[in-house]
Amino acid sequence: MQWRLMRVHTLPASVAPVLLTLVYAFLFYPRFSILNAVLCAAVALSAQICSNYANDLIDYKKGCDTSERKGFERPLSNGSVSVAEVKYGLYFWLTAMLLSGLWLVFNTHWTLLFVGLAVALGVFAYSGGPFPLSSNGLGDVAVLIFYGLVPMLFTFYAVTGVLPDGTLWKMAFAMGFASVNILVVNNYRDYEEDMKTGKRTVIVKFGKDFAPKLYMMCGMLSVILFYPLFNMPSLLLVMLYVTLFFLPVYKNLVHYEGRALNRVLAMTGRNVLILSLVGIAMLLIKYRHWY
Ligand SMILES: CC(C)=CCC/C(C)=C/CC/C(C)=C/CC/C(C)=C/CC/C(C)=C/CC/C(C)=C/CC/C(C)=C/CC/C(C)=C/COP(=O)(O)OP(=O)(O)O
Repeated sequence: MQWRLMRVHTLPASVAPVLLTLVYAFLFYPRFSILNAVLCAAVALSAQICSNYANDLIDYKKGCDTSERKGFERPLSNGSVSVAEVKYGLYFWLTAMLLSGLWLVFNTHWTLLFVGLAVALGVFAYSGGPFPLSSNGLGDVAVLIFYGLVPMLFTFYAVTGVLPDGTLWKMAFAMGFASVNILVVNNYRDYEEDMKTGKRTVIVKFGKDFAPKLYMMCGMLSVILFYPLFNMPSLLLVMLYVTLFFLPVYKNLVHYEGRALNRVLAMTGRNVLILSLVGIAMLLIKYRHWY
């Protein structure tokens, strides 16, 4: 049951950006801390699991996961786990996040404590608190920041000890935009339910037709922003990714409705991981050209 609470199919969103950053730092920078690399991966995974648990708990308390829900089953709302079980899991993963995060701060620089505070706040502020980001059209910005910029820029600093360069900034935006699309599908699927419950997502604000346009825009940005790595063989890889993975999922988004969109959501999550693997392949190609 804990597996379903962890929402394993969404975890590539935090693993993929960290993995890509580690390969970049390892190949192109002289200093690489293996311990800090492991700690960054642990913070990313535990923080995402915490935010998934917190989302289950807060949405259950607010009553926004109604019987009309089209998304994946929520174990708490359908009665297959108790509040105590979810709280137990949340405390476990919060402890894991805080311990690995504090160890990382101890190994690097005390100012990263502020990043840790922002991550801890983000875990709860997405669904709860006085100004839930998800209900105020800021969920997409939160995803861009916490699944693109934060894990990539700070993982890089933690493992190399130097500030991120321009290529890493671009890749961080690219991975962030790829993950935003997971939320775009989520909010496209939930459009009617969100309208009823007053959840003002970007798709509710701009209309249902905006979702496929936003999906296409984020998808294109997520590949174009890898441009510092482009050369002939890597461009071929990018074209393969777009034609074999991105466009078929986009077509499904346009044609499917309701619960069928859960498959599109899972495939968008899978694409985040595939894009990071394409990024890694492009890094290896560039590395071979350099040395
Ligand atoms: C004392 C103290 C605070 C210490 C902190 C220690 C600490 C953690 C230090 C960290 C230090 C550093 C520098 C770490 C390195 C950087 C790393 C690796 C950071 C990890 C970043 C990361 C991957 C965060 C993920 C979790 C967070 C904060 C997410 C932001 C919120 C967000 C966008 C959540 C979306 C998730 C959900 C549930 C979406 C779907 O919900 P909903 O819309 O309701 O849909 P549905 O209907 O399906 O339920």
